[in-house]
Amino acid sequence: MDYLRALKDNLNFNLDVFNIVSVIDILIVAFVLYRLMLLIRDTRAVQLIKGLAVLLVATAVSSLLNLHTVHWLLRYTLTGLVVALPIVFQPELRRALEKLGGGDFFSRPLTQMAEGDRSALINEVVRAVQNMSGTRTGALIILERATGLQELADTGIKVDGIVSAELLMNIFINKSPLHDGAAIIRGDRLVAAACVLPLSESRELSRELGTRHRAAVGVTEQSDALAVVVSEETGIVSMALEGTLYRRLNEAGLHELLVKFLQPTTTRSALSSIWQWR
Ligand SMILES: Nc1ncnc2c1ncn2[C@@H]1O[C@H](COP(=O)(O)OP(=O)(O)OP(=O)(O)O)[C@@H](O)[C@H]1O
Repeated sequence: MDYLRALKDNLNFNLDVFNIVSVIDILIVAFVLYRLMLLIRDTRAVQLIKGLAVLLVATAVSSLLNLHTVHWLLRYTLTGLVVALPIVFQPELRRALEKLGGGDFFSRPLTQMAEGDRSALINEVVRAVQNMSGTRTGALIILERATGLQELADTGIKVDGIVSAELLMNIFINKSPLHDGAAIIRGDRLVAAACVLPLSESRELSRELGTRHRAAVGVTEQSDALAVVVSEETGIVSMALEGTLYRRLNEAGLHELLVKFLQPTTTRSALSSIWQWR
């Protein structure tokens, strides 16, 4: 009974001090947690967090069941892991702090850009792709959505320029030192070029498709990004999304797909993008 009374007093106290500052406080924490989740999504930190969650649950269960030795072992394992974390994840932590300092932390993804800016960007991408298709210039352009692709951008050469059809064509032109690999677009900026992407191992992809197309599908299997490919061999334009390759797109088709999939994220899809960790 004493316990229940103490709990009730505590609740009353907490409700008394709940005011507009508490709401702001909670919103700030929610925003920071959301951005942190986006930062670590699709990085190896996700696996570790899942592992930690399992250990935490196991520790709580062992305590409830009075399994003293198991509980002792799990507690010390957790303590050891917490000490090891900053060492193992030193590169990720450094990158996260750099992002925070560089203002990238607050940058707007493509799907949240103003309608006019997004439409201008889509037009530039479509114009470049059409041109490269005509000249059979191989290209691989990745458009970042909610999933952060910084780890992939770090495999290439930093560009950080405003996207234009001319910039894209210049990058993929055959003799350019940046033409090999993928260009990554975040918001209205071309973040990096010559990036190395994970290759898809899907057996459903036609055998005639080589590594450029497999890389396009690969990145969309592991993130929510869009990948646009121009085949060097045939000039055929394709777009990959969620592991599916849409082939033989004409100008209108590509434009339509980009407009459709770069729509501002609804609350529901934004939420699912937080929780659908793969
Ligand atoms: N892992 C990767 N990440 C990014 N780009 C890659 C990757 N692997 C290959 N590429 C790009 O693909 C090019 C090779 O394309 P390849 O001919 O094997 O593919 P393809 O799908 O048949 O394309 P194409 O129809 O243009 O020939 C490389 O020169 C490089 O630019």
